[in-house]
Amino acid sequence: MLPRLYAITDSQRYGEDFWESLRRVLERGVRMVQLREKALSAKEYYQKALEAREITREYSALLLINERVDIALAVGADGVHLPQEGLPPSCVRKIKKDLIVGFSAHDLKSALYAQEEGADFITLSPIFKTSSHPEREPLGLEVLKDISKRVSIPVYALGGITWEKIKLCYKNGAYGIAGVSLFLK
Ligand SMILES: Cc1ncc(COP(=O)(O)OP(=O)(O)O)c(N)n1
Ligand SMILES: Cc1nc(C(=O)O)sc1CCOP(=O)(O)O
Ligand SMILES: [Mg+2]
Repeated sequence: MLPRLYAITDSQRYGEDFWESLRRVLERGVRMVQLREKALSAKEYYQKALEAREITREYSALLLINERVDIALAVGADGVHLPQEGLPPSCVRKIKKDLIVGFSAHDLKSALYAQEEGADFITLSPIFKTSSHPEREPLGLEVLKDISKRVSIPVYALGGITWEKIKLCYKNGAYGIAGVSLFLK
């Protein structure tokens, strides 16, 4: 069964003490982490993934790597998290069947696509306004409720989620909660 809390890393938000920030997140009980580093070179991303694998293993936490299936395999990650325009989940299945495959969905069409392609779960975002993607209009709780009813795989609410809003997300069909800043506060 997948953990209900899903922390996504972000070097900008984690600051200089990236590893201390990640440890704090894990100390708070998060047991599923997505390493998501869009700005790094493949070499830097691989190095960071190796370290993230060591630390998450200390806490028996699941580690998913954003987009880079090759790096996920090379470091022994538990899974990969695919951007909406990334590789199809079915392609990852061909590479390694037992990887956990998450998918970033932003509407009903991409949520159904992810499910049909064999993703294990989706993040649906942005539910609320978020400074990490200020250009994106929030979907809102009604869309979360509708899409959660129309897909059978777990839906993690993501985007602008605060501790005060978590209960609302669960009430509107979320299986779990994903975020960056939520777990840093
Ligand atoms: C710089 C950049 N590239 C791609 C994306 C894709 O966004 P999304 O589909 O939400 O996938 P995630 O990378 O967020 O998992 C992006 N947000 N930024
Ligand atoms: C990684 C990511 N993707 C988003 C999207 O809408 O595609 S929002 C997001 C991070 C959201 O950060 P916070 O929990 O701090 O709002
Ligand atoms: Mg995203």
